[in-house]
Amino acid sequence: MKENKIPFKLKENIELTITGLGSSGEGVGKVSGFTFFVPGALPGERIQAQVTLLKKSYGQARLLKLLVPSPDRVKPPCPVYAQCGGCQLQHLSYPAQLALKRQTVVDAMERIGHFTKLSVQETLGAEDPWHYRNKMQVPAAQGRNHTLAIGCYAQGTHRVIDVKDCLIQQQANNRIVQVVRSWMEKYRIPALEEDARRGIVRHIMGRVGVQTGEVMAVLVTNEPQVPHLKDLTALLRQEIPGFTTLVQNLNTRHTNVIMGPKNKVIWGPGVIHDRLGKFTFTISPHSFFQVNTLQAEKLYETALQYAALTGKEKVIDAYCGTGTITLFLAQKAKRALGIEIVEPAIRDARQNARDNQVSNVDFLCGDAAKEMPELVRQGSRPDVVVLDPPRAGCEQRVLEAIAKVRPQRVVYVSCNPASLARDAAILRDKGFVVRKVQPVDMFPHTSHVETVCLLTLR
Ligand SMILES: C[S@@+](CC[C@H](N)C(=O)[O-])C[C@H]1O[C@@H](n2cnc3c(N)ncnc32)[C@H](O)[C@@H]1O
Repeated sequence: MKENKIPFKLKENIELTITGLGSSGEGVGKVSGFTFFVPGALPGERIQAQVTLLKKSYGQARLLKLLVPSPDRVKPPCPVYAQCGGCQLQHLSYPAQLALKRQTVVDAMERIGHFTKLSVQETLGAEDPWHYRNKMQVPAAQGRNHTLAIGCYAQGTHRVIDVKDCLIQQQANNRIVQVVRSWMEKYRIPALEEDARRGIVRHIMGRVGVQTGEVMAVLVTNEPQVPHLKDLTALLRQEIPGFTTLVQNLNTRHTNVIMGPKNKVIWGPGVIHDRLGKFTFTISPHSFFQVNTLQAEKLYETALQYAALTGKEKVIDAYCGTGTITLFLAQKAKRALGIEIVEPAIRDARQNARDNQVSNVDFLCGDAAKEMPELVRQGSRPDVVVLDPPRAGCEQRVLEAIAKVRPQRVVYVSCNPASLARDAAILRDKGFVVRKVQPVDMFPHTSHVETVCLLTLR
């Protein structure tokens, strides 16, 4: 048998040039044809690294020394950047992040979809790439020496480290953590001791209506009885402009799922509102809502523009979530149908349509892979299909159904360039042409990129 020998040893020092970034923002480069992933290294850099992991076809290495640093390298402003792992690109300047995200899309379309000479637009970036997240969920833990830590898990562990000011959270969310922390210290309210399953506060959650200024705090607790909640309400109201509501969520299970099923409203209406375009959405502790309100508007506006609706079209919005894109489409379509597999999301979608007095929409709860072929079988002939699937992309049956009905336009909204490239290539083989590709930066300082792609019939 031929031996497949890896020409490196663990702990060996290597020297390499980084040529790209991996899906988690780590630098990628080759030594003698063998691929290494190096966290913290940037494209264009010449580095020294130590081998930490060896697999058959790739390895991992720890950055030891920058021999030639990238001109786009910056000092990450967050003091816990290296431990937290929530951001992956803070060490790259924002303009370079945008260029890199565009290149990620270009590379995937070329490598996986075999698209050449595609014109991919510049990434639509955020005006302010900091303090954008409208939703926060942070763990609280009581350490062995009874010190309180609230912030994030140290990468790859269940140890909570303190984060005083998260640079990508809305400031109101950071203020919630500060207020809850001082309340816990003042009244000696214990956080969870994970091993002993003792304590009260497990997680602190914050949600902000970016366009309305409304703020919600949710205390996820391990016990139903929590003392001094009146004082906490008073403190939150005093310290946080726009503070709207405090909710307690009970989660007594030994699980990684953050919230339990039950909410108890401590003060206020138990919900907040935010706006996308001209629509207002009600957000409860459990509701799904895009975490970057301002960039979500850009994403949806791009999808709407690509749909090029005139008022006569029938539109299907597959994978519609709580129906936000469906409502955007309904503004300019004759009728829009949203399809979504999660029942509570469909309930929210129907409520969102009622609240916004949109009557030309319908919602169907089901698996797009079953519902799309069934709709085709029943004679449905949409003029435009919008797809916004999870990271894995569309099931083959969805793409086949689209090929059968031959809509004039397919607008594909994707959070994963690799599955977009694969699915766009399948649609190309079924007679569609990729016309436009627009990356949108929904999550600055992370390695994620969202893309809107327009395909039309050949
Ligand atoms: C990327 S999200 C898009 C949500 C929505 N378009 C938005 O912008 O808020 C993908 C959605 O697809 C839903 N989903 C996942 N698999 C599905 C399936 N097989 N059929 C229908 N919906 C599905 C998920 O529950 C989720 O709401």
